[in-house]
Amino acid sequence: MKPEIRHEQERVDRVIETIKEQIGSLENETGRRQEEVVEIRKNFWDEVKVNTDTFDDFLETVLSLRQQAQVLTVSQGTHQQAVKKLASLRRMKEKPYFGRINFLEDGESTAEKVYIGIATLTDKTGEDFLIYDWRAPISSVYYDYAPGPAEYETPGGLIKGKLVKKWQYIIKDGSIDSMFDTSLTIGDEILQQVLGKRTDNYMHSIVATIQRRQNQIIRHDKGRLLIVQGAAGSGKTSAALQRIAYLLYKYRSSLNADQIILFSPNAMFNSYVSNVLPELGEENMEQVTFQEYLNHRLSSEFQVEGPYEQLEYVLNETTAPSYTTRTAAIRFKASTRFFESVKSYRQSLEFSGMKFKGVKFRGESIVTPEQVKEQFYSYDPSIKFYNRIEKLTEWLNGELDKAEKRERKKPWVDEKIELLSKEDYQKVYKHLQNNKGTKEDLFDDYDGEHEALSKMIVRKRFKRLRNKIERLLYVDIKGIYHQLFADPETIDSLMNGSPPKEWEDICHSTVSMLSEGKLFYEDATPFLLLKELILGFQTNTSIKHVLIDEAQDYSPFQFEFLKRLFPSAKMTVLGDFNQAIFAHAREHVDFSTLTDLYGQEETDTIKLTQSYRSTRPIIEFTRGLVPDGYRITAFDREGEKPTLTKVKNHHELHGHIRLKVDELLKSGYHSIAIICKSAAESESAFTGLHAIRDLNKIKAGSLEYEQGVVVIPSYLAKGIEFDAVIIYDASSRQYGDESLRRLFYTACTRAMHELQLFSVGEPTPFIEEKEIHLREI
Ligand SMILES: Nc1ncnc2c1ncn2[C@@H]1O[C@H](COP(=O)(O)OP(=O)(O)OP(=O)(O)O)[C@@H](O)[C@H]1O
Repeated sequence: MKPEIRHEQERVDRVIETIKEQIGSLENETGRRQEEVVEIRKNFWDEVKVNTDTFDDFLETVLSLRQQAQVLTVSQGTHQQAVKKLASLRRMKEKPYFGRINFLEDGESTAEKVYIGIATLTDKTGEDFLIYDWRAPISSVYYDYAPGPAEYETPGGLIKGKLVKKWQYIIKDGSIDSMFDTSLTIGDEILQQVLGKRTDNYMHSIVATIQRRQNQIIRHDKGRLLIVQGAAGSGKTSAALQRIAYLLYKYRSSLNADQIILFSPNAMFNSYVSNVLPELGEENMEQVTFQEYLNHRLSSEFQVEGPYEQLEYVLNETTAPSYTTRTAAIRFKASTRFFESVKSYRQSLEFSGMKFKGVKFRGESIVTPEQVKEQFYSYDPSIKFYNRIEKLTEWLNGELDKAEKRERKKPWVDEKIELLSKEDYQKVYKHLQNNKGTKEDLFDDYDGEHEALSKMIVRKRFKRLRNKIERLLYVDIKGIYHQLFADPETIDSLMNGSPPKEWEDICHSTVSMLSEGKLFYEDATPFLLLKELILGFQTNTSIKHVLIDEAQDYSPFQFEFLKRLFPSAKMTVLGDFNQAIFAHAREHVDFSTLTDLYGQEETDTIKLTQSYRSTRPIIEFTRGLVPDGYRITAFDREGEKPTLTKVKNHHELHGHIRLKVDELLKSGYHSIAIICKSAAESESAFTGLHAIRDLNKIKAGSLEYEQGVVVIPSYLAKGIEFDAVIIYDASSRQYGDESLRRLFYTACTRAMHELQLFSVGEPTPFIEEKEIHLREI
């Protein structure tokens, strides 16, 4: 062993010793704390005197309860802290750090050696830093600079100096496997090693090898909106997750994981990324899909189509008579122009066009829809829209009061009173007693008793109506949305220019879906936005950061919506328009319209053009598939050129794919994806390839990211990666239409080490033959 390595190994040994000591004492502490918490829980009620005889006793009980709860919270908090620290230390025991810089601060005579790992470690005294957390201010020098002048930001101001040396370490089971002086080595050795590895089930943290641009995303901390536009495999998702870890560290006293939300493409993706934050010693953030949110808000009113159902239609029903209308509708309903039209429509409702439901009781009308409407438009138009709705609700409640009084005198109430059982009677009596706060006899004469009972009975029956009115269900939102399409000419006054030429047919199909109680996916967000523009927005102010991955799939409606839903949050939007696979997003090339969301001042954009996922030959091939692909640079990792195998029929295709899978498994690849265009193609591929052992089929509802050999529709593979990818049928029959270019690109860019394409007959025209190895069977 070289003396230099020996010297470093001795340091690693010492640090591991310290870690072990700290683990030992923390284990004791957590054990003690655990017992303490259990003890407090067990004796919780012994410490609380429950007495509610008098008001003072009651107050005392509440106070002692609160005090006891506080003791428990503090104890639990300390315990959780210790458990978290312990978990980090255990993780660091085998691999305490991954980097070191020697930083000479201006004005100092010796350089400080700063070792960097996943968490801070100090010696016993707490004064000597043995390891710095990768998120500490000084650690940014490691990611941002090569040896030479360097600086970093601290809460106290900018620190300038010189990065004298920078080292990378690979430590395994406590031994230094290799170490590199980055001023001497060319290229990034460790990144080479990391990227060359085979995948396992989950995505991993990249803290040891974060690149400068990615570091800018991770530590970005100004403005309301950060837009990240990055090529496939450039580390957008990775940067997003390390950014969350960074925010949780920087704002640890004021920010919790449950105040951060990540919008992701599907549930399987959630499982794929679920390990990154725990690996870094942090809790996972909240994760949702936009569809889950839509379902949560709309499923009680409609049967809402999902995004993948919509996509399946677009991919498979190309010969359906309604195809052109539907695809035009999908594009238009997600456009900024339609968004503006919906906003104008809402404004026009200030003066006319609102629709309401009438209120009926026992089949008789209390107010008719026309009366409600007349009342609404009788308010001064200068009163704000929401306030008019509030006034209307008050008015309706007043009408209900009057109706209640009338009902009390009706024969059905007498009948109810006569049929009251003894128990019901007692219940009513008790209730009245509680309300009056008296113990004296309430029913001392017949009239009094009858009046009280009828009041109670009618009120109870009106409760449901009042509840509906409070929830503004009397505003006929479905009717208002329907009205926008009922007459195809309505839109003309609401927008600049004219609607798509298919507009009349779009109107017909929208109306017929609505009448069946169904909502196309493309209608779901416009409907919800209109609803909120009329009734007021539901907001969630506790969320402080919203991150949107695969953001190219979101429409301007969805962004506007998320902005309003999370008014206190900063937003990070990450996407790649070359992977815009939904029909509505195919025309966009960048996020420029997003700047309007919070304004130029509050918006920053970072672009990532270096791709890390795939080998150089794969990237050279995939970047040729998209128009601006020349901007994408490959990371220097060698591998085989992608292969295109042309076969004559499906029988041959299945035979060749089976052989290829065997070969790939023998080469040691763990995850192999046979990517199909759609779920429909996946079904038939799965049947045709049943001879492959343990073959898994991934469907839209799949929750787990499966290892092994999988058959998967292209759109579900988005965001995920595999050791080897087989494109099931890259023929011109499957990928002949220009609109499928981005889908094809997305599928091919999932490959890390090997990409194999098969084609039944002529291959897709997207392929440029010079970048691929061609085999004709
Ligand atoms: N700095 C890095 N160090 C190590 N690995 C990295 C780095 N950046 C990216 N990677 C790896 O590259 C792969 C692609 O990263 P990621 O999935 O974050 O990219 P992406 O931009 O979200 O891709 P896509 O848009 O195609 O889904 C992952 O395996 C990730 O671990």
